[in-house]
Amino acid sequence: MTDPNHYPLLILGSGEAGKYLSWTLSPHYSRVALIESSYLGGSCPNIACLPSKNIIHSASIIHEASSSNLLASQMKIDMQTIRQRKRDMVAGLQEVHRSRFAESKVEVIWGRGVFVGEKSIEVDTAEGKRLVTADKIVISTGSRARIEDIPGLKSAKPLTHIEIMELDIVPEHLIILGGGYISLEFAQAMRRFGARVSVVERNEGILKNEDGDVVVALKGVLEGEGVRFYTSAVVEEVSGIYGESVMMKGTISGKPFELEGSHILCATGRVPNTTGIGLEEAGIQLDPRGFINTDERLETSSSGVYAVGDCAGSPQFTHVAFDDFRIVKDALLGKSTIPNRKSGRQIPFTLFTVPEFAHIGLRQREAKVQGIEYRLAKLPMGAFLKTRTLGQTTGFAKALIGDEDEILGFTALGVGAGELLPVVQLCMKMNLKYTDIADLIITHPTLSEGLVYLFQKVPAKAS
Ligand SMILES: Cc1cc2nc3c(=O)[nH]c(=O)nc-3n(C[C@H](O)[C@H](O)[C@H](O)COP(=O)(O)OP(=O)(O)OC[C@H]3O[C@@H](n4cnc5c(N)ncnc54)[C@H](O)[C@@H]3O)c2cc1C
Ligand SMILES: NC(=O)c1ccc[n+]([C@@H]2O[C@H](COP(=O)([O-])OP(=O)(O)OC[C@H]3O[C@@H](n4cnc5c(N)ncnc54)[C@H](O)[C@@H]3O)[C@@H](O)[C@H]2O)c1
Repeated sequence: MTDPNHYPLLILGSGEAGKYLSWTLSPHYSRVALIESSYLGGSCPNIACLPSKNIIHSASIIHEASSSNLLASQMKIDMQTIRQRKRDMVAGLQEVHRSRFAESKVEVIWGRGVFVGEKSIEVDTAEGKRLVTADKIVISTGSRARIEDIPGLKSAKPLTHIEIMELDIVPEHLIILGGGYISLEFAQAMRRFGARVSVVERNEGILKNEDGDVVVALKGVLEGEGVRFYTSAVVEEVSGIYGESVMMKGTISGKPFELEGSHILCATGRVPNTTGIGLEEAGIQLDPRGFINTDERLETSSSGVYAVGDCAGSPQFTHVAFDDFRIVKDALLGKSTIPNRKSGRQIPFTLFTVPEFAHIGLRQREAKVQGIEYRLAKLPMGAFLKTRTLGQTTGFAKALIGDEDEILGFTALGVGAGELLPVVQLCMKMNLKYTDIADLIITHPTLSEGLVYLFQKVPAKAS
């Protein structure tokens, strides 16, 4: 008799890699179960990437219309309709996920799962506690917003990315703690809806890993739209409560500062969902920052238990979690010669401000630190002729070229910049030369066509 509480494969958390593993491996295992506490399909479709881009798009429509001089009178912003548009999209995505789970015959167990021993998890379901065991387990529990331990911050009830997307009003003055990805995307959108927006960042500048030319240009665009930046800031105390009045006190470059606003958004990074879920009991080791330790194939210190996505310390992007799925799928299908592994993979990303900022490979600042020689091609976005038709010529693209004419790195700050990455990525992955792109016939006028002009600008090798 089969034990109904034992599964050949069990997935904890339905994030990007977890859900794809369950759907894809279901035909290969006699039974697969997936435990999920709140968001079927994980953060991306419910509370992170896709809903935030939906809101950003609404903000862009408003910005385009109001800055085009095509409107006879001023628009009234209706945040309830903007939120409903986002909710409708999320509801549609949830339906897609429900159908996909039903079709795949994966058993979804609703409730929070906690390891109570090696390969055994207790789930707190609506019907009571249920103990399930498995031969193989994949942990895909993701991460959550970090709320800094600043006196008064927690009691001021700050917003995270979840609550800000549920607002039905435009905040009068939104103070954003942190100047990274989440901050900049929401700063611009909320400013475009009409909020006063102040970004408070502890580092000297925003986006600390990026090249100076990108940071200066992007900050300039956001400042031009009215976003205010307070960098080198140490926040010492917060008082008040959100929605009414909040006060932030601290120092900027050592001098006292005070900022009063109506709402605070915490965008100060993520903490992995790895505490309080019994990982120690299951022999699963964490690194000093709390992420699950894994080997190249994402297997944890407990044999047969894998970890994927944000909780495993993979770069925090949905597309990387998807690649984690590919790695673990191959491992679980017993493919012994696996080209896929977690180190040395391409990690492209796009920041969805307007203009977008997209990057892959080596940065100029990294090349300098590592003493890597390169030739630089750089072109203003206005030379990508399609941007002229859109009236969005802000930004630039640049490429770092190595000795063998290989592309070492590529950056674009401009309209649709994220869509330029794949052509360059493929060229890098296949070890092609930059001339392979420069010699392509690319449709005119598309944004990608600008890549031809960019790579034609690569300086000749020094003789
Ligand atoms: C506002 C925002 C915007 C973003 N935008 C982008 C973007 O544009 N592009 C991009 O690539 N990345 C973006 N990211 C990052 C991206 O969302 C994450 O890297 C990605 O969602 C991580 O996926 P995951 O599978 O690791 O975890 P998640 O998608 O968070 O999935 C984890 C799941 O596990 C469940 N869970 C957790 N603990 C338990 C438990 N004990 N028992 C049962 N279930 C549990 C959770 O409910 C959740 O459903 C954004 C993130 C945020 C916050
Ligand atoms: N477009 C995208 O792909 C996208 C969009 C949003 C989020 N994400 C992912 O989600 C991750 C998390 O985003 P995030 O913006 O929360 O983190 P982040 O790491 O991008 O930025 C956090 C910022 O907060 C600052 N900070 C931390 N503590 C502070 C304090 N006490 N006072 C002032 N500043 C402080 C940090 O210096 C940093 O600049 C990102 O790293 C990214 O991987 C991706």
